[in-house]
Amino acid sequence: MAHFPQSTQWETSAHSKLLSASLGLLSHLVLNSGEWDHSSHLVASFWIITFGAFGVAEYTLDPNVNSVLGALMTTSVAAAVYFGALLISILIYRAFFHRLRKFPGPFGNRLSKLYNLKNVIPDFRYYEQCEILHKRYNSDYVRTGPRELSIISADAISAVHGPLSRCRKGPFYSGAKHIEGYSIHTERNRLAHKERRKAWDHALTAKSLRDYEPRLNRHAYALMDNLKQQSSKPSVPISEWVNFYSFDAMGDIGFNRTFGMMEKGKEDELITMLHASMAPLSIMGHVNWFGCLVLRTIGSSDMMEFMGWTSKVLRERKRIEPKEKDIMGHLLDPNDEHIPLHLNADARLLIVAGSDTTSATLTWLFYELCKNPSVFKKLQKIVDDIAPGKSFLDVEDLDNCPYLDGVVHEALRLHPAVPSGVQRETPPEGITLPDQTYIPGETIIWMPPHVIQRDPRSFPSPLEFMPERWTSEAPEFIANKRAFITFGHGIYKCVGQKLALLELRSVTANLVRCFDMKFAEGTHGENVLEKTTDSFTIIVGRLDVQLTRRDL
Ligand code: HEM
Repeated sequence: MAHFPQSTQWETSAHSKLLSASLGLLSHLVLNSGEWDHSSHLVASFWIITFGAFGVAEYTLDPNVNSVLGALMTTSVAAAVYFGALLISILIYRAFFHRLRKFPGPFGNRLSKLYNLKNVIPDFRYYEQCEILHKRYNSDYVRTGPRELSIISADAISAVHGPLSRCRKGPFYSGAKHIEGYSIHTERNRLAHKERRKAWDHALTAKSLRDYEPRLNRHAYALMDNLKQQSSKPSVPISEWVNFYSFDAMGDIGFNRTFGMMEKGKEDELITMLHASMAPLSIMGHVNWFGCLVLRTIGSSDMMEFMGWTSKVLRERKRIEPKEKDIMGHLLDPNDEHIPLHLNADARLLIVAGSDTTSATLTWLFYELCKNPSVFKKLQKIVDDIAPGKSFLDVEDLDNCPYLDGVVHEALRLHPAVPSGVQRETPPEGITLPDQTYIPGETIIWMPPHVIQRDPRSFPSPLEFMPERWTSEAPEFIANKRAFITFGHGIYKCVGQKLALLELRSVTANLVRCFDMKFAEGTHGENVLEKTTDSFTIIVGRLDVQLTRRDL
């Protein structure tokens, strides 16, 4: 009987294509059994190390391999068979056997999220493509990725997002761990989130908001003052000015520190950097494993610099006892010298969540008012009658003005600042929706507010900017109020909703009272329509208007 030396046993196994293919299939099983989206750097490192070690073993143990090139060739063949088997197994499974195979959608979406990127990349307004997909398949359910669905049934909102829902935040949120630790927004652990949410809720109660009101008034007043100076010009970039306002106000209410953007009349460099760091989210948010690889290899210098700034601001803020209360005062622990990393993430969140959202909504609101002069005139007449004789309306003057609220809600409905929605994942046992559709376990769900809030089943004449539907004048134009999810729904719902509404009311009412407004000569708001992009929160295109001062 022949005796095989050790090296020949190695040779036999190394050259076995069957073994390589079997390992490829086994890897598919392993990859299919857990959440690897944000461990793609570890998986890639594992493969590089394993095939590197394989090559070295080939060179040293295989008697037929006499050169580095020879070892490289054998390793390449083994890798090709391994990855080929892995890929074919993944594609066949996803295309024909996957638990979501019964849901309609483009065939390419079954195979990879990369295919769905073609809906993102042309203009970075994925939410519009979602609307097209739902119309094309004439369905409330569209498969937008191998294990992902887009759902637009308003009846499903509670089951997916409601306080009693068994769905959890999806892997999208774990992206934060590569850079900054988890903010309250990216915290996926329910209990940890609940604990942190208490402090945030406290920071934004009705009583706390009253503490911030004088500052909201000051910033809105400063905005009107600046716009009065601008109004002699034929064209005013109102989108930029409301952006300055919202960042200055948020810095002040957030940390007692203004960015001084309104004073300088230009965007602070830090904010430019922050926006630059958010732009890749429009792609990486869709393909999490790719985002993870990029962040772990190239990193994000803009983000790191911004994090450095927030950390410095937090340290400085902790040393002082400000004269006016701020949100960070509720979040910082006075008995702890140390500032935990997650507060740094919260500070960044505060600026992004609190400013971009409000300024984008204001820009869209003014776009709609220019497009609908009769609504503008009606609103102007109504706010003229509030506190006559006062040149500036304080936040508290606007507590009870249903038509103003209607205007604000219409802007929020038609142009939600998080238009593609937020990601949820079903529990392992799946969920059954009210229409009896069963959504299998570990399915990623997006429910895009942009589409849901333009659905005639919930909002008849959905594309009409109709503030009256929110008042007693035309309530029949709201068939299902639960479909209004601009601020989210359930336990992760926007904690800053009331603050946002105060800001939106205050700026809108004062601007409409101080000025007549129309699109700048030769424009009709086309930049807002064409240049707006979606980086989780919306980055709105520029809106130029003509302002004419009114005698009050
Ligand atoms: C028009 C204005 C705003 C809109 C449309 C908006 C929208 C949203 C949405 C949809 C979420 C849920 C995110 C998710 O589940 O992933 C959210 C969460 C959040 N928002 Fe807002 N937001 C606005 C203004 C603000 C303001 C002014 C603040 C300032 C404090 C703020 C702070 C937050 C925070 C801290 C969260 C995370 C809450 C949590 O996870 O418990 N937002 N917002």
